[in-house]
Amino acid sequence: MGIGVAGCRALITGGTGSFGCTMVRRLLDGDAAEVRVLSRDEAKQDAMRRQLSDERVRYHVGDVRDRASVDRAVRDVDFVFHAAALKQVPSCEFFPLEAVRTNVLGSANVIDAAEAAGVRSVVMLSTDKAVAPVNAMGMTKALMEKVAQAHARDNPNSPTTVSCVRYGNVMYSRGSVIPLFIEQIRAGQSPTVTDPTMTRFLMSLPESVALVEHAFTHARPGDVFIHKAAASTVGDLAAALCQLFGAPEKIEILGVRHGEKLHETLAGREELARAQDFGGYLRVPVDCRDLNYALYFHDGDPTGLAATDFTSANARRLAVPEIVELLRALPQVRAELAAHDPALAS
Ligand SMILES: O=c1ccn([C@@H]2O[C@H](COP(=O)(O)OP(=O)(O)O[C@H]3O[C@H](CO)[C@H](O)[C@H](O)[C@H]3O)[C@@H](O)[C@H]2O)c(=O)[nH]1
Repeated sequence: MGIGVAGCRALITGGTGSFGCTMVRRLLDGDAAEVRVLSRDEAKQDAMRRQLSDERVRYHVGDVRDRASVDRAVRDVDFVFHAAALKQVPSCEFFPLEAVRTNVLGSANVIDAAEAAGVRSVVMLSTDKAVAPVNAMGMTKALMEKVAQAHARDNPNSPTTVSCVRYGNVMYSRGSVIPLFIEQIRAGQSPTVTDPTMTRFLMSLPESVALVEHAFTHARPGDVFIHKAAASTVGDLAAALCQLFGAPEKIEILGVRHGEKLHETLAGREELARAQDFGGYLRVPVDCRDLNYALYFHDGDPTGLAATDFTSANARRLAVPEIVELLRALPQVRAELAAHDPALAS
């Protein structure tokens, strides 16, 4: 890592997930003294313990909903990466209160526990689905961002910097569409596409970790960092996977699922008007005005609005050959290709 984690203690909530595992490895490579994983599933922790076999990693069974378990895990920690969340769109639609408990109240627990323990920096993982949300997962992540921003506004002298990162779909993450399409193609079935014109921002797991590291290095309290990702249609994604696995380019149309948007938005126009451009990333600072709007009336708001939102419909569109190359670069896809047909993997 480009930042000083050597000798530090870090906590990763939801540390056994795709992001968590990658982040744990990065911290260990950066010579962190201790990396704590807080998660609910002891079986996943046990698998990770055996796989990593590194005594600097400490496993805490607990739940962000339970403040006491967060307090125990955060004691004497320097940095927190908050990845624990309910993030499946359809299941959050059916159990919205569960999403509130984990994504909103659990996140507030993480911030409060970090503040009480004197943690230096907390980076919270958000999603494009939090912008103008239409589903419970996105709504609760939007509220998580608001809780982080309120902490910054209400605690200007806090030693704890709380920031958020917002990104789109991480390719080949657990339970996502890419492993599903591969499983279908390898079984000789056609990929089940909801709507071939639907678009999603795509990024790799290392890119998501790089964004978190950027936030960790550059964050001011309440900042939201956004990855300026490229996007693809789901139809092109299915076509790229069919090409890669040498399968006929035939799809089955499912129709849109509960709570899905046709296109995602990574930054709204109001945010874009205030955002700072860091090349690959945008920083949206917190609006630090308080409720005394009359105080600001005479000065006016100099920023105005941007002309349009940054969406997966107007972002750079990946062409099928580019998607093929991005997929081929993923270690999990290469492993699937090798298992399917070694000739295709070379
Ligand atoms: O059988 C399927 C399943 C999905 N899709 C489409 O593929 C795209 C991606 O779907 P994912 O389920 O991979 O991801 P979502 O955009 O629904 O994203 C959410 O669900 C993911 C897991 O399903 C992750 O949790 C992710 O963080 C969360 O934002 C969507 O346009 C979806 O409509 C299909 O075409 N066919």
